[in-house]
Amino acid sequence: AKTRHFRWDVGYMFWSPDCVENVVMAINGQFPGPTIRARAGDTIVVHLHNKLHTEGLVIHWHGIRQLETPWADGTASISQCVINPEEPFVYRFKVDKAGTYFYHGHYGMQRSAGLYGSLIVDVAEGEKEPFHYDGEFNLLLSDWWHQSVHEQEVGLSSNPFRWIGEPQSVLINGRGQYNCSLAAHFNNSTSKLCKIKGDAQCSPHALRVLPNKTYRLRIASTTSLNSLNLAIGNHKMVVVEADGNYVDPVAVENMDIYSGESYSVLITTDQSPSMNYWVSLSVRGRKPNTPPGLTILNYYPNVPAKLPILPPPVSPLWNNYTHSKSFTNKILALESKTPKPPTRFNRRIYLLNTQTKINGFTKWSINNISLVLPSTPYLGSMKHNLKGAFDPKSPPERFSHHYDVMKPAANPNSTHGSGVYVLEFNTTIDIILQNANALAENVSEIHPWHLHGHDFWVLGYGEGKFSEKNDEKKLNLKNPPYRNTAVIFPYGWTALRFVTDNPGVWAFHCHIEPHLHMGMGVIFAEGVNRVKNIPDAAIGCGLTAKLTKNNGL
Ligand SMILES: O=C1O[C@H]([C@@H](O)CO)C(O)=C1O
Repeated sequence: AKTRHFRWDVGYMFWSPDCVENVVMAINGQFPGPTIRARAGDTIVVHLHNKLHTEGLVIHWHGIRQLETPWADGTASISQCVINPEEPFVYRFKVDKAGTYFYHGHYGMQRSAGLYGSLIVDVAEGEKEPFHYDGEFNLLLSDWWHQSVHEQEVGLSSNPFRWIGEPQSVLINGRGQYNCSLAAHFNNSTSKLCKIKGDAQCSPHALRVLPNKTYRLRIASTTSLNSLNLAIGNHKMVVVEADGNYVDPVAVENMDIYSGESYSVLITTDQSPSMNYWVSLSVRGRKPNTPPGLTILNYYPNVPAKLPILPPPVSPLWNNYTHSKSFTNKILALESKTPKPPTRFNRRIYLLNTQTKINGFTKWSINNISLVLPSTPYLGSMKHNLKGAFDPKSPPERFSHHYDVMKPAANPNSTHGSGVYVLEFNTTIDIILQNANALAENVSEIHPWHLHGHDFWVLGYGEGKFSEKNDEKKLNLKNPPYRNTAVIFPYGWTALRFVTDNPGVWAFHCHIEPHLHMGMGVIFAEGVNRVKNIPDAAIGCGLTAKLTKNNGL
């Protein structure tokens, strides 16, 4: 195993992700940030330098469990103090498991500002993947707004509430086309055909392939808001990996991907090599106001600029949830390569997801509490038993049996909270995520929930309110997918199980950036007394500053 060092300067720069100039967060002048590539068992060391001048910074390594390094999880106010302007900080952690991951900002809405990149972990030297491929491509998916993230944040925390709306573009590897379409000649829309120079910042990167080969596409979604559907003209995709775990191979015409998820799919280039084909990315789950993102599957020896003669693949209707559920239910563990869930749980926590109001401000709440993060990060304050750093009261374990999840709340008012679910070390925890109606009638939205520090087994999805009597027996304990992100469908529930074997304080939250910003998350803590040697740089703020060698100075 190797130790791999990276030196990163993070700062703002002008960039045109979708052919319109904006300000983006860049790493070493790159957007998206540089791809980290390593082998399972390696240690990654990122020497970070904050050049934002007026803003703090942290980076979260999404999908990496941070075994024995909970302070390197990169969550502001949870695992560490924010890194101040001009301040250096070193992230050092092990990538223990092969898979497709990514990294992103986890302070305010910095992910939406473009602070993200890919993290690819190959199998350890001498080991083999349980499938074959001749080459691979990496597709990091995101959505993009022309309004600055600062304006978005102000709108979300204003009364009256100003919603961010749908994105202007979806991006593939940081590239999209706002004012034109690569496929304008196929639709009867008013968009004009793109005339983009090959070296333009918004020029799509074609996937250049040889005929009759198998390629692995590594696909990760770091969208702020949108659920996506990816399809490749004339080519089926065989899903083989989800969130860094192998899945039972399944062939699909198109695939859904929610924010926070990653997949690997295999494609075989067995179509006519005289043509190129579309790779098309469209919005699902919310009424789209964003044209599909496009790039080209470019068969050698055609030039990449040769546009496909067929129209882009038609994606399922945005609100065809039957299609979404059918895809999601097809993703099952590759049993020979996946740990089995314990057959019983020690504690089951029900989490009701509601859109709420606090003094007229619009929020999201879990069991009627909207998360606000404390100024002293939990990891340090819990490790050192400091009083007054956060709400000492444990948040509720369940919600009222009488709550009608099909209707807007009778009383939509909730409260702010910073309490922690303290989980006993080495026990099995079940989480029942319960969706409900939002503030407006007949609206219930998709929320992809992401857990830090763990993978969980997704035991099942269901409709309406979870019932112990009827739904318990339907849970899949045989081959549930092992993941770090799982969606709740409108008016439905999702059942998760995990084992508290990783000492630390871990966020569990909706991966939709504005929703987290509006309070849609909870905090879990386990075995914090076992955490050793938290670096001073991670606790040099708030109530823990005085515990550091130089008193936080
Ligand atoms: O949090 C949200 O707020 C809006 C809407 O509910 C109110 O404008 C929306 O679509 C969200 O996902």
